[in-house]
Amino acid sequence: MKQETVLELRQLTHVYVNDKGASLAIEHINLKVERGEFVSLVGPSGCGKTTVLSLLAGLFPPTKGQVLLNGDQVSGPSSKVGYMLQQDYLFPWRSIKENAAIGLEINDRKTEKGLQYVDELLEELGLPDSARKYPQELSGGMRQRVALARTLATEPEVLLLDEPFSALDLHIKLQLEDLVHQTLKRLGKTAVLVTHDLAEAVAMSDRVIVLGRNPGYIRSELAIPDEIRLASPMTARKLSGFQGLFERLWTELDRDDNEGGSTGGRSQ
Ligand SMILES: Nc1ncnc2c1ncn2[C@@H]1O[C@H](COP(=O)(O)OP(=O)(O)OP(=O)(O)O)[C@@H](O)[C@H]1O
Repeated sequence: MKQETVLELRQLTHVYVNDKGASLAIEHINLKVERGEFVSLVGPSGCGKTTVLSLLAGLFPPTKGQVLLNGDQVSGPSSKVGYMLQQDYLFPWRSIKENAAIGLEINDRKTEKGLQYVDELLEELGLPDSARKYPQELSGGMRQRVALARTLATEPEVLLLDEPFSALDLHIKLQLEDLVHQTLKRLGKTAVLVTHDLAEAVAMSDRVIVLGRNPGYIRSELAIPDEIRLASPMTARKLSGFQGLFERLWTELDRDDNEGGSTGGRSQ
């Protein structure tokens, strides 16, 4: 298949400045993400994962370097990029369908066709009977599915996923990983996931990027073999090569731990 770069980070460097002074968060990060690719960012706490994601989302400009989306410099938030977070941020006074359609409203695209797509997404994500319910009537896993429907409703090309499963019970988390993976692959979306969970990174990704810190940089990357990356996350976890990949990532991060940090938890 022909590769086509969707996202590109060029020499990305960011310095946070506040009343306590300036701190260099990330430095000289270069990365290309191809169309349809699922890439995870892992690394110890404070290595700059969220900073990279925020720059990809255009939430603020980098101090140096560039973020390119389809070759164009990102200069602010765009409807081509969707963001899904650990918290679902659903509005309690809006029905599930109204919550899922909020991005369409904001982008002035609340058309009949748009609302029909919301219905289709809710159906696909297993929520057809919840459209008229309110967020407080739903479980945490269901609420995250609504958040995914809301993110997908505006048809972004790229999804940025900032630990979207980390607040869920293990059982629900595994189910949701499968559902998100299957949905994004079917729609051909490009995704960048930030996670502390190395098993999740291996199970969901085509490629895992390992960041080091002080300041954040790309230390290494791990291409996930076809056998595992083409399987659903739940199946991937049961394949024989899975444990070896997990151990490789763990060893990489443990090296950093021994240099004085924390990976934020080994989970499998
Ligand atoms: N708004 C801010 N002002 C100043 N420094 C910040 C700010 N946000 C992040 N930092 C610093 O930038 C560095 C990278 O932070 P970032 O949150 O991107 O890391 P992370 O890898 O996402 O961490 P975690 O895994 O703990 O969520 C850290 O040293 C952090 O303290």
